[in-house]
Amino acid sequence: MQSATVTPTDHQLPQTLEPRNPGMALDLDWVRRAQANTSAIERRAKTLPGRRSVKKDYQAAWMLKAITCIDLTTLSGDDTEGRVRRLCAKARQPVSADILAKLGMPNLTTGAVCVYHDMVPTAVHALAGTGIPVAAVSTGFPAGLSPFHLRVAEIGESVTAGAEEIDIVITRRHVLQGNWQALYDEMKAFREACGNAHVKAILATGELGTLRNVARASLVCMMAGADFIKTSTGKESVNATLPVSLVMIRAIRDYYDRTGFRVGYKPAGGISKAKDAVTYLALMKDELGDRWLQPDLFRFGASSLLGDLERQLDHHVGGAYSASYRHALA
Ligand SMILES: O=C[C@H](O)COP(=O)(O)O
Repeated sequence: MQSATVTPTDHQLPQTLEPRNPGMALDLDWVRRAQANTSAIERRAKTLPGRRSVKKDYQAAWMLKAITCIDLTTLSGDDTEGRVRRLCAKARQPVSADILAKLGMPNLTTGAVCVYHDMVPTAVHALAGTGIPVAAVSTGFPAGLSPFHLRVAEIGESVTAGAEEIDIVITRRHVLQGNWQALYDEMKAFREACGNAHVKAILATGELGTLRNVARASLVCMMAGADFIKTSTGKESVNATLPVSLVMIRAIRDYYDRTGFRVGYKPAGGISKAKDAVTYLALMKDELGDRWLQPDLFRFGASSLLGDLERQLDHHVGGAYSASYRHALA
């Protein structure tokens, strides 16, 4: 595999490189035409892990690239201000100065820090002046079943508290019942409530039943103005998978071909190994091209991936694996 195009300037956060997806009218014909050939998708997904061998010289570049694309996440009922501050310190300096010096690299940061609404002020304060955005999970995360007006209000409160990115959860029922108009209206209202904050639509794909539903829900959310589509909350029993990713990435490609607007992709939940991160990056590069390897169009939603990436980088520069506890996050 070739090197990902990693240069020090890539580590800046190009949050505004791309014109925002304005959305479009709901095109039900297009939605109903969207299919997913499950056996072909699963066959292709099986060829991905392991097939790609990244040359040793490029391994560090791919891992650093992955780090710049992480939404460093803590979404636990027992989150505290202290834990969020430690997470933010890690987002500011995700890799030790020693490892970076050995790689001849300047400091880099993660793509964002992702927290519950309640922790937004703490994260905003801890990241002040860094340019690292705070992402808030709003809209009654993770089930998204609180009263609609409260979900919309929660978005407004997160934005007022300083969140620049909002991860909303869709109503799975709309998808399972094929009520595309309801999904479109909901997503459009969420997008409007976000104002200038970017909105990531969490589909909770593990609860959508079929890959065809995933393809259709992806399209509807993009038509309603989603800036990103995201697989999972991390709380479903099945979270990010390669088959689901293929379907969503291809929906993003179709949407781009038709409208000219690039929508971002965020696989989330259960991605904790460096080698899996590289597989996802390779998939983006293969299916969408290098432009989608930048943090304004690609993120990992992950709470523990950074630890393994740092450990692998440590091994890359030092030749030996360090204990996992040395790279614990919070
Ligand atoms: O959106 C991010 C996910 O909740 C993180 O899931 P994870 O804890 O399995 O990495």
